[in-house]
Amino acid sequence: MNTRDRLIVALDVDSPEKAIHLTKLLSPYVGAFKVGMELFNSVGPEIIYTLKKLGANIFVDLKLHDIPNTVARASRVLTSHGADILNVHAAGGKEMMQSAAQAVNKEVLDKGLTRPLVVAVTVLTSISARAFKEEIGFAGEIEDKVVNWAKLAQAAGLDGVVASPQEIRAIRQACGPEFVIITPGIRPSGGAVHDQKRVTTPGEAIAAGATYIVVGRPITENSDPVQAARNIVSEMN
Ligand SMILES: O=C(O)c1cc(=O)[nH]c(=O)n1[C@@H]1O[C@H](COP(=O)(O)O)[C@@H](O)[C@H]1O
Repeated sequence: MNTRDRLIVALDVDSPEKAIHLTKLLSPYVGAFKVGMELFNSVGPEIIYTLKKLGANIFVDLKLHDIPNTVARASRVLTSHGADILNVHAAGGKEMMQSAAQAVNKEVLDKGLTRPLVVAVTVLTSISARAFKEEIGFAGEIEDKVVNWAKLAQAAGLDGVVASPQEIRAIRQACGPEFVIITPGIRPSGGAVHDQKRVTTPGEAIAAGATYIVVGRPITENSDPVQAARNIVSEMN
């Protein structure tokens, strides 16, 4: 895979115009675009069709987390809309993840679609070690929880996980070279961290074994998004 194909830009904007503008501008320099809660809920599923018509690969990031039947049905719908990647929460459990994977596989077979990657969100990159223990009340270390959830996702038939760059090495070791690791919480050297807590630079994430990195504000809020994206790709090398 080319280095630039490993860069996914988070389109955290509220209108089709802004999303289309960024997609046209950045398509030559990045591998895919992420449609998350803000854009999806502002525009609706048609934004997936609009951006795919521009030739973009789309990660539909709705972080599904519900009972197995509900998540399976939603996963089927997102597959039919043409998602290239979709995600569910590992905290929903093995049966929920299995149901999602089976529903996606069935939809792909029934409609002759390209199979999306189905990945599990582990511990959000915005959660600090303190919040993990004291607020949410988990025992143990974040890394152990992430690795356990990654193994559970793999056993459930998922393609990979979304995890912070700080856990990539441990996941790679536990789940092998083919397992997809998508990594937000990426900040160029010296960049503002915002609400992210477990971060590294693009170069560190790739060196640790990330398959894809996800970058939003450092690109989309930059006065020159193209230059920001190109700088990140060169930091990935
Ligand atoms: O699933 C995700 O994409 C995700 C998981 C996670 O743990 N942390 C995380 O930041 N994300 C998403 O990745 C993007 C990061 O955006 P920036 O912090 O602006 O680079 C946002 O769209 C988040 O919704």
